[in-house]
Amino acid sequence: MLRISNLSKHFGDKTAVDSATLDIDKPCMIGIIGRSGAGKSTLLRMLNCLSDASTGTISFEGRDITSLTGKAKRAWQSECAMIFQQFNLVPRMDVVSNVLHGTLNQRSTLAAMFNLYPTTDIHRAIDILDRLGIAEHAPKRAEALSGGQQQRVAIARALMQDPRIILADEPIASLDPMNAQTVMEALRRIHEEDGRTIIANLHTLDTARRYCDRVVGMRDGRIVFDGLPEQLTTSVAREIYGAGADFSEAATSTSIETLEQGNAVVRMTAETAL
Ligand SMILES: Nc1ncnc2c1ncn2[C@@H]1O[C@H](COP(=O)(O)OP(=O)(O)OP(=O)(O)O)[C@@H](O)[C@H]1O
Repeated sequence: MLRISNLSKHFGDKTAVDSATLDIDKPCMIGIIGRSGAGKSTLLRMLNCLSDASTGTISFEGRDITSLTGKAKRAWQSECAMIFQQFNLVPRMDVVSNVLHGTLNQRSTLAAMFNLYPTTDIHRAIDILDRLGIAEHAPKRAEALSGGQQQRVAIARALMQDPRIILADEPIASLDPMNAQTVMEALRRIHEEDGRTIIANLHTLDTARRYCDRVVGMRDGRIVFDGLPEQLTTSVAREIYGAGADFSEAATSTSIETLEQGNAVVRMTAETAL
């Protein structure tokens, strides 16, 4: 299905991604983990053609993605939607219009300029918001919603593109534990119910273990682990993170239970979110 072969990205002397090779042969949910600067975002950006590869190839169902330009590149970016840590919504625009922005690639410039949307698209946007449990917020400005709700709006916008793949770059890094859980559950459900592939950069091991079918570990631009969540032992994690004997999983955790064991202050934050 999706094949990444010897993919590298150089920024001057810096190698951000170093000969990455990854085969995805069926729809699945993949978590990419690794310390800051390991190359996770750069890899996702190349998959979405937001950034050109220096060397190597990406192919999807036999189609070469790395060489796409113009209309074909935009079509691929629709098939392979991306969501970001900071949601990237238009804050002062209402929720449903933000979701409808997901169809921009498919509309004429004139229709886009005057915000003209077919009724069927408006109904579909509301249905998607309803599926994500936030339809009642459709008329509100995006900025009036909580972080978790805004990320679900961003997921709804991605779903408007009817993508085969959703790339999520640190989707829960700005969220408190309760909202993080809601967003990860939404992504998991989208994978299971729709058969879409989800590839998510995650900064916490427990999230990768809990929600993903497969975990990829990156270190210094290289893929150093590719396996099942249960194979992600503490010693493997230590290798990926390049951490010493003092490596603590709790320090990379967003799980409410783990945080409750070790950190009363974070428990208070979770309760406030409730
Ligand atoms: N546009 C750029 N110009 C120069 N260097 C860059 C650029 N983008 C990324 N890098 C470098 O490439 C390396 C990988 O960055 P990347 O953002 O992909 O890592 P990451 O694993 O996603 O980290 P984080 O979790 O902090 O986002 C880093 O050393 C970064 O400084």
